[in-house]
Amino acid sequence: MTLLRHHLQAPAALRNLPSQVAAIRDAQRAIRGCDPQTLRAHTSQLRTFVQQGATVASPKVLALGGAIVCEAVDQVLGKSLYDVQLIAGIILAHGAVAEMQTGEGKTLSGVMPAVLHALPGRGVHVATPNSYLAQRDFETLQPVIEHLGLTAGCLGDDAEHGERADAYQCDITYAPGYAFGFDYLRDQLALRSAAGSRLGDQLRQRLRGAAGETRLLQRERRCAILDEIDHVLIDDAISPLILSAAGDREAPDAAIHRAAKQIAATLVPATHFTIPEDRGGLELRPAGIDAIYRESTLANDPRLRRAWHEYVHLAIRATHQFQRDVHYIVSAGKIRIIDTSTGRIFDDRTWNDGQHQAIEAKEGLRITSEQTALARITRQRFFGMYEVLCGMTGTATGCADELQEFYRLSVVPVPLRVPSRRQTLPTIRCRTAEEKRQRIADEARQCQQRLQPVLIGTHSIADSQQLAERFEQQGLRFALLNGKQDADEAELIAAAGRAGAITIATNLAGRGTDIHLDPEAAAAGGLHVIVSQHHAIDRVDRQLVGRAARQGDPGSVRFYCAPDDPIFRQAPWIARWLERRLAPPRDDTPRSDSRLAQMIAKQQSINQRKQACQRRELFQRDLATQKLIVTPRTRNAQGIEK
Ligand SMILES: Nc1ncnc2c1ncn2[C@@H]1O[C@H](COP(=O)(O)OP(=O)(O)OP(=O)(O)O)[C@@H](O)[C@H]1O
Repeated sequence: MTLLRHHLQAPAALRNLPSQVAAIRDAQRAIRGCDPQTLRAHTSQLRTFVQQGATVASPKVLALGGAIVCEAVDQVLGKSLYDVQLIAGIILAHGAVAEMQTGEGKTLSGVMPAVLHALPGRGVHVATPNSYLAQRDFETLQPVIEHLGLTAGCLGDDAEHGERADAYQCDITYAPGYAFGFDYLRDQLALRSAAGSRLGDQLRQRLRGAAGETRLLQRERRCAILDEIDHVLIDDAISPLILSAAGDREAPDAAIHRAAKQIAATLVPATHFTIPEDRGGLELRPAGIDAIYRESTLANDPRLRRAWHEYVHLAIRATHQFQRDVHYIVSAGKIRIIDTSTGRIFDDRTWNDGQHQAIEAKEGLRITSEQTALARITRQRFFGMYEVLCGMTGTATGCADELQEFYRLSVVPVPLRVPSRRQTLPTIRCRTAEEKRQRIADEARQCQQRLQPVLIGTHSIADSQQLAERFEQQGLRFALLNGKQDADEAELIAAAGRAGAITIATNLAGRGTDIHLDPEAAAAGGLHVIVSQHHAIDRVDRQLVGRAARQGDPGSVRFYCAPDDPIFRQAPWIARWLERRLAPPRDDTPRSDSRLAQMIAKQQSINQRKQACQRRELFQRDLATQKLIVTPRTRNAQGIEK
């Protein structure tokens, strides 16, 4: 496996973090209150020094670089960076991963390493899990970066080629992680078509040049700073990035998808096909194949793009393995994919190999033609190309080995600034999802009555809607945040910390969401987080829990569980164990959750390992082929196309 990245992390350098913080504080004292011109002169001086060969994490650069950033943050935002934020910044400057607990201030911690890594003048890419966070961080930090005489840009989802290229010319560019990967693929395609054209070298030269409309988007991959690094490099890395040609016409094989849907509806699970608990792996049985060919005259239809029974296979998967409002939503006559780990909607992405069309047929929508994959790369290979890779997360535990194995990244924990005041209340076990909804409504009402804000995290949009219906029936005042609502996400989040607020949310309100408490809400106990069901991966649960009791605030959390929770589908023994304990005569005395918690943690770690294996396989296949441009179309197991 060949990764181009240099490995800056030097364990020795990371051992004396407090003295490096002290050096920054000393240097800041010497420049405190200086005017912006002086700050900019220091930036230029450091830039020259680094361009002459000093490393970004050398003591002198780190001390003065850290000091000018602290001073700029102070002058522009009126905030003084905490020691723990400087520690995180130093870890990133050394090219490692800082594990900083949720709410400890990662956004501001990221500005110092971004400025330091920008000094060589070769660009820094700051990757966030989604465009909302990229825009938010860019807006917060751009004034600080400009105060230091550097430039910052942000790649909006709808930005045109020229705007994107301009953003890449900045010293620091903010974007969701996938955007950097897709732009890299776009550049590779542009280079490939230039190479194939008569103009050859001349055109390629132009693409590489700074001027002209057809210029390349990216300069080079010098440094990537990944906020929520486990999300960008682990959770998202389960599928490759696939750049596709748009295909919005009606599919030539639309009628075949519709016929396949009708046949699929006549087939019986277990007799005609097998369905495993996890997605994928659905298989037709011999009786199923017989029935498919017996019932139809389509086997030799000239419009077929694949064997006739494969269409029926896609239709069965569409019915049994893709749930509306869990895996996708239907809006404006289109299927839009939901990212199940963040609850966000992936715009402009489609499932590949006919699956998207089978789902369109299932929903009775217009069936679009399949998109043609043009180029693809795994995130593992893409981010492995950066010379310097570093990042932050509150949830590195559970994936530190994978970060080391794939990216050779060390994880360094950052201590808490102030001890956490988060109270974990005993888990409430319910017999059914229905009972759970009622008990959650009761608890939310009690919180509202005592003016404590409450955030209820749900697994899917469908769950959030069912809960919302129950709350409505009971006359509770609440807000719903699930990616389907019209109200602005930022506004809903701003309101979620007000006294007596109830917010029902999918994982949208997980990573990066900063809920501010008003004084009355803080006095009532701070934000109370209800985790309505455990997620398959425990890092997602920990991110939701991390919305409460941030920065020393008060706050509490409670988990709910029931035997019919999705996580127990792969672990029916835990559901049975729970059922036995819930059987009458029922005893509702709150008790230690340790046995249940252990079983759930074990299942979550099994899930994590399974996904790690899938990622490893994907990466190895990608490294083996080393192919970027797809000609002709290639297939992949679960890729989502963009
Ligand atoms: N030095 C500081 N001085 C004052 N307030 C700060 C400082 N650093 C961070 N904050 C505030 O702390 C809150 C949490 O910061 P932030 O959202 O960056 O945390 P986080 O670690 O990224 O959280 P998460 O892990 O949930 O993404 C924000 O409201 C931010 O403005």
